[in-house]
Amino acid sequence: MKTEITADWQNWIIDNLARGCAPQSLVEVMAGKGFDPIFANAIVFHFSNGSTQAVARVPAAAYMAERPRFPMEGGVIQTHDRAVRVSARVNKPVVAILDDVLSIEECDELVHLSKNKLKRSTIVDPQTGTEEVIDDRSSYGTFFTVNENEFIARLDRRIAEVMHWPIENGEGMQILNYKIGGEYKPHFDYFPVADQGSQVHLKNGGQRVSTLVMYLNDVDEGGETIFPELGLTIAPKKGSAVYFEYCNSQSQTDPLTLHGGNPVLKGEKWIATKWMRQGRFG
Ligand SMILES: O=C(O)CCC(=O)C(=O)O
Ligand SMILES: [Fe+2]
Repeated sequence: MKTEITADWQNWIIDNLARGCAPQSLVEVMAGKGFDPIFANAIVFHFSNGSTQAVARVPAAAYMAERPRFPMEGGVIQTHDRAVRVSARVNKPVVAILDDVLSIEECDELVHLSKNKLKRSTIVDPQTGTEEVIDDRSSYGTFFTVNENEFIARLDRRIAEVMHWPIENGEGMQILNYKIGGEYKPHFDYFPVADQGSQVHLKNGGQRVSTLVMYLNDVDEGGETIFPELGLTIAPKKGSAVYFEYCNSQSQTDPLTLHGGNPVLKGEKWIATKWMRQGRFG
């Protein structure tokens, strides 16, 4: 039984107490996660004890960058059916802007295939792990299962080659459509381990390790992808994409990959997102 606590767990306690959760309920969750109940009780009450002041969050262990999965030199990634061009890179965290990932026709086909099956997008509730509609993510979406048909299979294969990660580790490609005002507030794509709701997602394929956001149209105004910690802004360009990675071999996740989608000001925005997992997904 665990009698030591990581920074992530300390922050989980602090955040949940601040949210008004009963200390006893936190102790029960921790006991269920293998903590010694007496230890859990002591630590939770240590943070809750009469203090009305906000408790400072603890800095989590620094992310240890490892050798990137993505090639950090060369201007072209030759996939089985298409040459993808690398137009810009950031080293830490690894971010790459890519051109010609999809042809104009492929972008149009993805939009066409998705149009009739769009649903309001959801996010994972950090406590329960269930999918919830929230205002932070005002977009409409749908997805294709991996290798759903010949067209999708060809793209899935190409995307895996670009991301330098096995096709079996990918989640099904997700399509999002933002209308005017639609945005995705800054977030992490990985599942924070200290969130209750992450556990159910981590069971299938493990942590997310990397993301490819592909732009399916040119947005008239707004809709940029932003990385607030990096001061990086990427304007959508039809057929182009942004790649980034954020999980190392120790399952540490990199908070510098905080990112979001700016509100669409004019026109609409269509993207296809591929998330890769540590292991086989599905
Ligand atoms: O809309 C964007 O530019 C970002 C999308 C995104 O962050 C995601 O799909 O996870
Ligand atoms: Fe994201």
